[in-house]
Amino acid sequence: MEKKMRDLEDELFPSTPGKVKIERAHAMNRQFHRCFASTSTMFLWALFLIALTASYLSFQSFVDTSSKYFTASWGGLHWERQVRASAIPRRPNGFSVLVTGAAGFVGSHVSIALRKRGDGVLGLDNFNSYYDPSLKKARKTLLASHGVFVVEGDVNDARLLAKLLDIVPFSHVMHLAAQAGVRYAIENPNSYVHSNIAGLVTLLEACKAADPQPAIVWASSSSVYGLNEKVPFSESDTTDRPASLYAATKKAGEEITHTYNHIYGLSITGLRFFTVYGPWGRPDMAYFSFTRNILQGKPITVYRGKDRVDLARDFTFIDDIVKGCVASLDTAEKSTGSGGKKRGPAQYRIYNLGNTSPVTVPTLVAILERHLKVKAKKNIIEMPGNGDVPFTHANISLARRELGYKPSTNLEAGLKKFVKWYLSYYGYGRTNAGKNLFAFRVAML
Ligand SMILES: O=C(O)[C@H]1O[C@H](OP(=O)(O)OP(=O)(O)OC[C@H]2O[C@@H](n3ccc(=O)[nH]c3=O)[C@H](O)[C@@H]2O)[C@H](O)[C@@H](O)[C@@H]1O
Repeated sequence: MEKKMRDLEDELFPSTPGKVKIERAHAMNRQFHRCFASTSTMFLWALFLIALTASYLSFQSFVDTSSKYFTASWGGLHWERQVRASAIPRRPNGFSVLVTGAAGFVGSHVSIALRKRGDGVLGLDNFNSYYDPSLKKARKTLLASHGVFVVEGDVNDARLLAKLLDIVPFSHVMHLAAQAGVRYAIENPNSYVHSNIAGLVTLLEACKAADPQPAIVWASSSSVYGLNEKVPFSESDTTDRPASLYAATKKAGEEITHTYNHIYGLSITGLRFFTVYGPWGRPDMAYFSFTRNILQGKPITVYRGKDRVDLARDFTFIDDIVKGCVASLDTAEKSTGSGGKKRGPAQYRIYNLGNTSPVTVPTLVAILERHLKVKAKKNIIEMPGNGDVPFTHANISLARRELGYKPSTNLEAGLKKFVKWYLSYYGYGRTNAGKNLFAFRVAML
């Protein structure tokens, strides 16, 4: 028995030092034996590594799950104090505004503008990784320096929303949290449904149940005009031909908000933004990614429409958009319901916020080249069928009449401000990057 065991052991661990038997002298046999030995050792090591990896992964998933369920990133007395302090207005009759998507591009600008004039502002943002979250964190730091606290949370979190609306009697909600970007909808369609539809409904449910009900101003999009060919685009035009899922979710948002206005008396203002750009902007947008690539000497892809027609956008500078947002809050009437019951008809509005002077994409590139003093390496290709529309052009008469909206920054001036911010934010001209840029400019001109 003992011998059998030893033989078995020899077979399983034949290459273990001191285990090779002298009596097995036959060369062929030894070779076969060695070969078998290394294979089975490798097999055992592989088994060991698989077991180790499996236990690491299950430990990780345990950590993830438990952190999701056991460590809420919000709550507690200190947190509630921060929420209240941030939301308190500092001017007579000032607003108390919940800004969703506050660490986003438009959200951070609007929050600071409101704060500067003495309104109370509380931010909410989920800091997702659609684009570099460190930019969102930097905006959060900027907001904190202005006294705006940003709660880390998702608009799909009904408990969090109920808690916030319970702690603070918000007069307004500026709803800017969304899954943005037209072409990304091809890659990740569900993120649009999650944020722009489910998240919107969760927010409206919380607002309808609140007492007082806040007035809501929210970001729709110029993309709802889709394949509309009548220019310029007016609010009364039909918007039933969206070209992307993104556009479809924004259009759905307009219908959904109408329902909540109709049933619960929520005051609603939808703003159709036209390709907003500027300092602290979104890295996924063309003007931003073009700037990055041009500075790094990488090529940019410029889409062109059918029959070699240039694409055009009604690019709108962030400061003009902020004025439109603030004017919308200022002119919003109160919601009429309370605690989920409508008490009378409530205001429902939709406005275009554009610049009303479309510029082609090649012109955008030429302006950037001038401001950066670097020539772009352009790949010009036909626009892929990925949700893009050939042009946008806003009719802004309604916003001008009812909000006093009057955009005052053209693309040339707006991009100059953007480039100045970009160079300073990314450290060009300060460090080695600046030297590289200088070398680049010399090389390219
Ligand atoms: O106005 C709007 O409603 C929308 O504006 C932008 O969407 P878009 O106008 O497509 O803005 P960009 O992604 O910056 O594209 C601007 C133009 O550059 C073109 N482009 C984009 C990317 C690229 O690599 N090359 C290129 O030529 C696009 O086709 C488009 O004509 C925003 O990304 C949307 O979130 C927003 O809702």
